[in-house]
Amino acid sequence: MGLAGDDLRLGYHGTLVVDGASLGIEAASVTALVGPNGSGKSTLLRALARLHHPDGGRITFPGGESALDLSAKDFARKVTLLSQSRPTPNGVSVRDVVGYGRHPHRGRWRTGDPGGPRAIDHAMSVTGVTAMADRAVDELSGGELQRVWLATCLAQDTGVLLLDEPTTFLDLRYQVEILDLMRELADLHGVAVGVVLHDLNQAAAVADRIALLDRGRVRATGTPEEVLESSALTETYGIRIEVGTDPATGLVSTRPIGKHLVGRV
Ligand SMILES: Nc1ncnc2c1ncn2[C@@H]1O[C@H](COP(=O)(O)OP(=O)(O)OP(=O)(O)O)[C@@H](O)[C@H]1O
Repeated sequence: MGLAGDDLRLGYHGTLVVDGASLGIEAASVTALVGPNGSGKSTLLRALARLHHPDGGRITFPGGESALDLSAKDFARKVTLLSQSRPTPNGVSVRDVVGYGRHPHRGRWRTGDPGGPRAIDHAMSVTGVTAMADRAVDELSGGELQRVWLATCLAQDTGVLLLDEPTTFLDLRYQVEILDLMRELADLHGVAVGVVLHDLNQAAAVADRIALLDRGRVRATGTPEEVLESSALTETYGIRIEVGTDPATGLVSTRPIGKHLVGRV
């Protein structure tokens, strides 16, 4: 399983904000989308999740089947998106919200999903929300809620998992655990993970491939070493960004140089 957008043109009210973007989210692999605010990352991810209708281009599964031709339920069995904001339901328990993820697997009368309870328990366990299963979601902190929504996506058990800034609101432990989880899903379960990240060092650490967006276009795609290059990043973000190698991990590492650092580095 995987998903590819080809030559996508995406806009709002007749104004294009993504123009001719192509991006592949491959099976058993983590693809990170990075780029400045407003460069079109969320719009592109939402289009891949069929939440934003393209003005042009194609979205296909491997083999060429168009994602836009599937029924909503069939699509939801294959692709899920953890979006940046979702309305928080009032008075609904964590377990029930995670259960929403099973909707494409259920029959018309919420029946016929023998794997449901196990998938829900597993999703709650790996996101660390089991202890709050009976609490109402509107009582949770931002980070706890983020993990509940992630569990909902995991319970959906799709081959393509799209995540829009999943580490926002999370403390250091859960940021790292979500990165670990992405790698585990790709490496052990063959999931195609597409993730928007602002932290370039997190992207370098977790991703097999990175796509750098710049004003609605994919400026570069490739391995972290290929894409995280000082002059391209400096031009794209409009601030000096130095690139080196982390001596401890051997991973590519980036450092934006603000005025407060001039003279110190
Ligand atoms: N609902 C909307 N109506 C009109 N324009 C929008 C809407 N949502 C986004 N845009 C515009 O589309 C462009 C791309 O926005 P998008 O949210 O995809 O960028 P992004 O790269 O995800 O940004 P960020 O890093 O700030 O989340 C921006 O110029 C934004 O102002």
